[in-house]
Amino acid sequence: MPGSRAQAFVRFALEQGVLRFGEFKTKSGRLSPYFFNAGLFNDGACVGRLGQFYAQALVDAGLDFDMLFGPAYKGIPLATAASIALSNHPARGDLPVPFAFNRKEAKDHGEGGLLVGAPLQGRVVIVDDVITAGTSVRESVALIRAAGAQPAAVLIALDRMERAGADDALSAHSAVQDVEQTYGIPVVSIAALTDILSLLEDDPALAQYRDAVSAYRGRYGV
Ligand SMILES: O=P(O)(O)OC[C@H]1O[C@H](OP(=O)(O)OP(=O)(O)O)[C@H](O)[C@@H]1O
Ligand SMILES: O=C(O)c1cc(=O)[nH]c(=O)[nH]1
Repeated sequence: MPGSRAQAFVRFALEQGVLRFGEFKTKSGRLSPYFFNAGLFNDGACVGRLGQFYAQALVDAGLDFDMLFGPAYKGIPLATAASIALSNHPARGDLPVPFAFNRKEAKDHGEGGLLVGAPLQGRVVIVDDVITAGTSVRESVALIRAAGAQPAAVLIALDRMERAGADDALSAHSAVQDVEQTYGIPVVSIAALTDILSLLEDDPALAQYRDAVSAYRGRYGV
């Protein structure tokens, strides 16, 4: 993603209250001085704009794919927004952009099961908000493969650039690099932790958070 677009995205996330500074616990149990809560992209206009950022990042990456998959819960509206924006993107012509998502708990009535939306088939792009330790992506890859489809790429809003693993046994690489190596698929991100650090450098009102975010990167990041 070109630097200026990544910067515009980080600023957009800040304005929506999606990007926040303070103290937050991540899914992997770390105490993070910042958090990206994509659930606060919560009205039609900003979800529309978010979808355009995702679509442009995927188009710029020049990847071939057949459909999108959004992991529950927050990946569901993200994949939906990206699908709508890709359908309207001039570079995609009239190509359809089917999407699917999972339930966290299997439904045992009606249509039943874990998967909702288009049948998982062909080359599937996983659409999510962030990668921290990579757990959500690993679960999505397993679901896609179990359905007989192939994971083709991961598309995220923010690469937190963190290494997975226990504090005393951190991976040598970031979780994004581990995903790319393990599955042989690219991870495309709209922005990364380095773009947040640039924002903290550039905006005097945010300078107070710079040291904590830099220290967190020093401890867990690449
Ligand atoms: O790389 P990881 O360590 O897996 O962390 C990132 C994942 O954690 C969050 O999802 P979460 O499972 O908390 O659920 P939600 O989408 O229901 O909020 C986030 O939306 C990512 O999917
Ligand atoms: O690691 C996480 O759980 C996590 C980090 C983050 O910035 N945003 C989010 O939704 N989850």
